[in-house]
Amino acid sequence: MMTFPQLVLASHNAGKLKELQAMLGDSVQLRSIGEFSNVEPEETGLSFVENAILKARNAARISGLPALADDSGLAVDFLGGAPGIYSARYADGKGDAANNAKLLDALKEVPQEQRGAQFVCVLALVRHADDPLPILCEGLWHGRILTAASGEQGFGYDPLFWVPERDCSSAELSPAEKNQLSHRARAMAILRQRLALK
Ligand SMILES: O=c1nc[nH]c2c1ncn2[C@H]1C[C@H](O)[C@@H](COP(=O)(O)OP(=O)(O)OP(=O)(O)O)O1
Ligand SMILES: [Mg+2]
Repeated sequence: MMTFPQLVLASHNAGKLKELQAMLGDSVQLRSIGEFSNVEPEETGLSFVENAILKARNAARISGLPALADDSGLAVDFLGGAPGIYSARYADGKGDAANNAKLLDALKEVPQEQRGAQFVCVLALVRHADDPLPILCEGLWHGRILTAASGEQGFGYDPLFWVPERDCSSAELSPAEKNQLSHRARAMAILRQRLALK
């Protein structure tokens, strides 16, 4: 069994830190990479996997700690899987509100049945910066893109993501509920098994 009393989370996204720490519980203390550096690495990969590994290695190098990275995004069927790995940069770095507005606009007049989408999450854990065998876990969450934002919880595209299991947006779920259903929760469930965390 592998134990990591401390892991650095290779993310500058406070929403991810909160969710991942809640899922991990007390057994692992997640420290934000923000404690060590404010410089965000350029996400030059062409896949969630490549970007997750790149972020994990960078954080391990900077912190000297084992590192966990989360690369995630929203793949919209009608847009051929866009914004995908470019989800955070969809509206050219103008932030969540601009990303959501751009997505609503791109799907204007698109009927319900063509508004399918998946949240994708890849978690990568490296024991050290040059780890030749990163642990990789992925999770998907299927839903639909709403025609207007709804809800205040969560972050990112949550107000636009309709959750079939609950018939509401993911921003209307309680944090505990989102953490049981989400793409991130599914990836984390696999990681916990791989680490033999109970
Ligand atoms: O549960 C989620 N609920 C709503 N939106 C979400 C979720 N999970 C990912 N997303 C969106 C946010 C961002 O637009 C992109 C992730 O981009 P991504 O590069 O992985 O993260 P980020 O730049 O926010 O932080 P960092 O790279 O420092 O981890 O997908
Ligand atoms: Mg990012």
